[in-house]
Amino acid sequence: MSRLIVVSNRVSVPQAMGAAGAQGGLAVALGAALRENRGIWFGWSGKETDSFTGHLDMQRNFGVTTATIDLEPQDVDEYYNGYANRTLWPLFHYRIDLTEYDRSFGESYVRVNQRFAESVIPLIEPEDLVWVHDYHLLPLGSMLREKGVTNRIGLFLHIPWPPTRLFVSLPNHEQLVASMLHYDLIGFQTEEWLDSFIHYIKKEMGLKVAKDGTIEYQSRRIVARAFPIGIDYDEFLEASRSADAIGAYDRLKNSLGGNRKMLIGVDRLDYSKGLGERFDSFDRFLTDNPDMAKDVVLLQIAPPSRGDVSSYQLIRHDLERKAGHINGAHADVAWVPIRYVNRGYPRSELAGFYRAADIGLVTPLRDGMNLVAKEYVAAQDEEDPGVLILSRFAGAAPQMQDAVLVNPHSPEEVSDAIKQALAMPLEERRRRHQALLASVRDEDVVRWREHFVEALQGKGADDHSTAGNASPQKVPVKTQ
Ligand SMILES: O=P(O)(O)OC[C@H]1O[C@H](O[C@H]2O[C@H](CO)[C@@H](O)[C@H](O)[C@H]2O)[C@H](O)[C@@H](O)[C@@H]1O
Ligand SMILES: O=c1ccn([C@@H]2O[C@H](COP(=O)(O)OP(=O)(O)O)[C@@H](O)[C@H]2O)c(=O)[nH]1
Repeated sequence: MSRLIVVSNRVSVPQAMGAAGAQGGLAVALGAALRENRGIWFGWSGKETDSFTGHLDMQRNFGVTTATIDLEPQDVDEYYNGYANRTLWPLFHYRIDLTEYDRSFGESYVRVNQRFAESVIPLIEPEDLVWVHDYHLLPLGSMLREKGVTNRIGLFLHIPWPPTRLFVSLPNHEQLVASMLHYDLIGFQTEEWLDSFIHYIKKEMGLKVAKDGTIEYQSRRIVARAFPIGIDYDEFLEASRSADAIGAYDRLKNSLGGNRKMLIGVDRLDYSKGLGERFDSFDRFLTDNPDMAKDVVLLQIAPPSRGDVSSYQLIRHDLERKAGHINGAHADVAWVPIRYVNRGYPRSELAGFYRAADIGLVTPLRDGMNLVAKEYVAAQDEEDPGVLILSRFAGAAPQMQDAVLVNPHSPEEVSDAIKQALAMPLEERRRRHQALLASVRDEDVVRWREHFVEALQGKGADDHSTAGNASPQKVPVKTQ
């Protein structure tokens, strides 16, 4: 079996099962893959150092080897906060109004990708598969090729790919995409994002794309396909049966008082998650349904994210104001409609919170996938499940058609959906939940990584092995 070299911006050091930390499903799944394939997970340590040394911190925890590098403050500012999160993130989430095009960000992005390439190369052995993750590292494959790496290299993009008309607003978009065409496999979360990418490849680059997603470019063949990510269902089920989950469930239920129903939202504090629009919709529901208002509570868990980026500071400020305003307008001495919590919880506790909630309110304006929607379904009591209200703009929506699908931009539509969910008969709740659960359980993260790794190995379809990358290539990468 080939070893797997996983490269991502952040590396999650594996923890013991049931440890207090909030380890994501992706970390668990990649950890399992790395244990099976004897691989290495490489990326940024999350730490800063005065000047870049390239020192590799190698660790082995619970059977997984991680290798991390520290970055300079300027790298973090211009690559992570800058090009990744002020340029690509807003643009790829269709927020051209928030997108900043600053030449220094693009230069740092290229420099840090070069640093990643130089640091990871000594770890790569001839038969290894290299799996690169996300928008932070789009040109990494081309830099590895330039330095002579001939291994199979795949990229998985966790966030949307924007429509061509938006994407072309990115200075040097041509070079960025050309640099991506040095991967053997490019994976997207949904057919929609894949279609947008293929549209760009055909219309802007004039390339031919076969029905199976094979792109021919400079005597290489690149496969582009959708691989929707899932949760680690078994691991999540175990977490949801833990003492932490049961304790969290009891605490929350007891705090509600009487027969009050609860809606839950769990999102990083990010403008893509539609939190302001969600609060507006809940406000509309409270205003339009005064007879039901005091029987419901919205618990919104929103751990702060990317706090050095001004658009994130702004959204935090706006949400505090909005929650305060709605609570001020509707609360009485014994009831506050929105419990707005700016901190994160371990997933075992989240599992208990999800189960205690009658409605999962997942209304991003645009989201690569959204694992919270899947976790909410997995955490429910099958005999008496809650209802998932899901944005049609989440990457999870095509797989979760039995949720109550909404347009998150319409307060009336979301308010109606809340009313519908609160009144939904048990039989309909069970029917919808059964269908959702089947897909969450079957299309899990293990299947996701197995499909991706098989495709990267060229199994299950024609062998799309690259031609023409056996020797180092000069690859121009310019992002600003
Ligand atoms: O590392 P951060 O800057 O703190 O951000 C956290 C992660 O956010 C993004 O998650 C995406 O991946 C999820 C799993 O595929 C998907 O469900 C979600 O829709 C995406 O937004 C980001 O893409 C990751 O790289 C970050 O680590
Ligand atoms: O307090 C929190 C909030 C979120 N999460 C986890 O963070 C992930 C969020 O993933 P999602 O795909 O929904 O969105 P992202 O933040 O990656 O854009 C999920 O696994 C959540 O369980 C967590 O562990 N603790």
